[in-house]
Amino acid sequence: MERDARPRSVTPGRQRWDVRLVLGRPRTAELLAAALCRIPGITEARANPVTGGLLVRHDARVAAADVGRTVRRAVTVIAGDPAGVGGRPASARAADAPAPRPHHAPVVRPVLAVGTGAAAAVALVKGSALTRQLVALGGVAVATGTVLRKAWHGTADASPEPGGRATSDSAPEAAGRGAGRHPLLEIVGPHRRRLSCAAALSVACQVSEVALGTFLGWTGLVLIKGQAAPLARLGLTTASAQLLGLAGLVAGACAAVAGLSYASNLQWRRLGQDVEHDWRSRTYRHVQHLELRNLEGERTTRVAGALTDDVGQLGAFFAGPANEVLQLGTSLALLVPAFLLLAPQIAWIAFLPIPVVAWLSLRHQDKAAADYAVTGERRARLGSQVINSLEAGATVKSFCTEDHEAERIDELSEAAQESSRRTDRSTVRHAETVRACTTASMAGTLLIGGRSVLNGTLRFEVFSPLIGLPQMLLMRMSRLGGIVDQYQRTLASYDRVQRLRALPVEADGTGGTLAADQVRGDIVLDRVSFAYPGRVPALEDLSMTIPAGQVTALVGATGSGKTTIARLLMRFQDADSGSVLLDGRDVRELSRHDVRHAIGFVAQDPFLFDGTIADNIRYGTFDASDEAVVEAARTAEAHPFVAALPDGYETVIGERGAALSGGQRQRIALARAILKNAPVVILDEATSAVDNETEAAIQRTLRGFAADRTMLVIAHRLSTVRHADRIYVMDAGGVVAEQGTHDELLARHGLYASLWQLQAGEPAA
Ligand SMILES: Nc1ncnc2c1ncn2[C@@H]1O[C@H](COP(=O)(O)OP(=O)(O)OP(=O)(O)O)[C@@H](O)[C@H]1O
Repeated sequence: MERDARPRSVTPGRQRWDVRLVLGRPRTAELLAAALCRIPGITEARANPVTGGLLVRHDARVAAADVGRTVRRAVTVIAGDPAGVGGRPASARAADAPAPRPHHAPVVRPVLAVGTGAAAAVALVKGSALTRQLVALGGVAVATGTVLRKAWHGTADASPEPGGRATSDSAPEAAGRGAGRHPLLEIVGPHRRRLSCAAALSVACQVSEVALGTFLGWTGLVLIKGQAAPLARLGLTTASAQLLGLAGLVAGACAAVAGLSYASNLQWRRLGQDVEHDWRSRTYRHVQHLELRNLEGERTTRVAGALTDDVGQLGAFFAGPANEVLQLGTSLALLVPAFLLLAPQIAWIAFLPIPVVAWLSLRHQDKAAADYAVTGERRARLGSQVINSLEAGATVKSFCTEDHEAERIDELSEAAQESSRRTDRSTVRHAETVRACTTASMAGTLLIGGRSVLNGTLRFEVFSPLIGLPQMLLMRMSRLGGIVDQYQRTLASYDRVQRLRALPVEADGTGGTLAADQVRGDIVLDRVSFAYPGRVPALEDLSMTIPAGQVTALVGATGSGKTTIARLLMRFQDADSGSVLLDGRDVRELSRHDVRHAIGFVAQDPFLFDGTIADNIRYGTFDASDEAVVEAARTAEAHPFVAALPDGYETVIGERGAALSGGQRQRIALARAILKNAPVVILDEATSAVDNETEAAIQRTLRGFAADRTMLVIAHRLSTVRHADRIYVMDAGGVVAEQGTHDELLARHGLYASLWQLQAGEPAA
């Protein structure tokens, strides 16, 4: 199996593999990724069916070598038994150690098959005509069963295990659901009433369609034979009376089909929307309470994907394919008994195309899925290149590379076009093959049924209305592959959403509450150590005090842990050892919300929302008056530039405040923190992008604001912090190199003094 999975690169916490098994097989790729994601310690697994690449991220709980072994084992299990016939989905078994081999009954099945085959052969040779036809029908049924069973096993692979890891982690709400229930019922959740209503309407619609087909068959009968017996029994004895009656029946059936189809489609679509909305709001609520590490960096894209694409898929299944499954099931439930009861001699030929069409449809879907994956990948590459090129407009123009960019887009567009053409060819071919099969079956039914009518074994009155009905079934059967595909996608999406909902939410403290207006603002870090997952420690045995009512500054080397200290204070992260105390109380024991209410924080890269300037300053202090907003803006030196804008505070600033300069954005963020009026304020490079003059003005106004609160100022520009009561100079590895006031530090002629000399151009005194 070594040749099927080869490591490409292994770095701490991340491995890339080449897995031939997934090349051109999107389902296998999903299966492998799902299997690996179930393993504790593996935080992400993505397999690409186009490149055959596998990306695995893991945390410190698993060693790199163990991840390697797990990847190989998962590939072996999935390669050995992709259908998961061992009872449990292969994805689940691949996650076990060691994966058990599926247990078959090795002798019973072949013996049964040979026995049944022999009996069928005897019946075909020696039996009556009817026996032969029934045996043929049995063959059709077995073939249909085999194809459907294969489709079912395919779907079982994608099915998340009830009560599996996806639902058993720490999120109590998620863990409580799903014990033993089918995922589709889980997805429908509280909307079962609408599901029942939609299902009832679909069944009624199918019954009406079959009735309509029957009435049309009777019409033919009246025209050919002069009368249809069932109508005669209803008292319509003459041909013209029967035609009139049939006109009424056909019109009624048409109206019923149209009305019921409209109502059922509407109900299914509403169900889809309800499901989507419900899952999105519940999941988003959960996501908002996740630990910050799960919402940062690359993870944001995946979380957003789950909240849009995956949740959309859950709804889309009910808006479309669920209805199709029900229609298919109802057609089968009506037509098979009808043929068996009324015309068993032609049932086998009428239904012969069913396994063929089902098999063709599944095969087409398998092939199309690989093609769609390639097309999707190429289109995504094209899309991202278009955005990149447009965003890089100034760079492109400055290097005069417009033609180079256009050529790149041309190449990618051609590649996308080429794979789309392949997909289109196979889709059209499939549609035509299905059409040929249904036409052939119609011809076969006419010939064999007609012969039975001629030799008197089947009455024309019975045969005529049945002729057209199987076509309806076959057309639905041709969608089987698409339905199975949608079902698999839905289960995979459900699995991903459940995994997201099982991520731990932020644990709250146990030591009681903290009222923001009673906080003095005394902060102590006592022998604090902290490392981001898979990284060397950012802080090591760090102790410092940030006294209440004073301005404390953190300066020093980039990556020395300054922002990390702020994050520990905000409880975005908790210390691995040691403690962070606020007014003598360990912040881990306090409610996160209480701690955050007590701290005004301006991050290094503050986020502004798409909206007006006033909305952004008011964010978090929603009931602040207009006067308070303006006052905060004045303190942050934002008022002069805001007042100069044509729409003033009502100016819309676009996504992430794109319509403002960096320095303007920082001043809006500063005003927002000032308006919060918290007893502790942390400014992390809050004025790094403003000019020296404006910064000096901000410092003057901030002095009054800082008078009765604790300020922690993080800055690279030493002029920002020279008036601080105490300055900590941080060095690589999260340790304090020096501390003191500006003058004390200059007098030491150490790290700070040399930094000052570099920045100010003045030698230390
Ligand atoms: N989210 C994160 N995940 C992993 N490592 C991180 C993360 N954030 C910071 N680090 C690492 O932790 C160390 C300390 O980072 P931190 O942001 O606290 O430094 P800093 O002193 O604020 O740097 P700068 O002055 O450049 O802002 C760095 O080595 C950084 O790479």
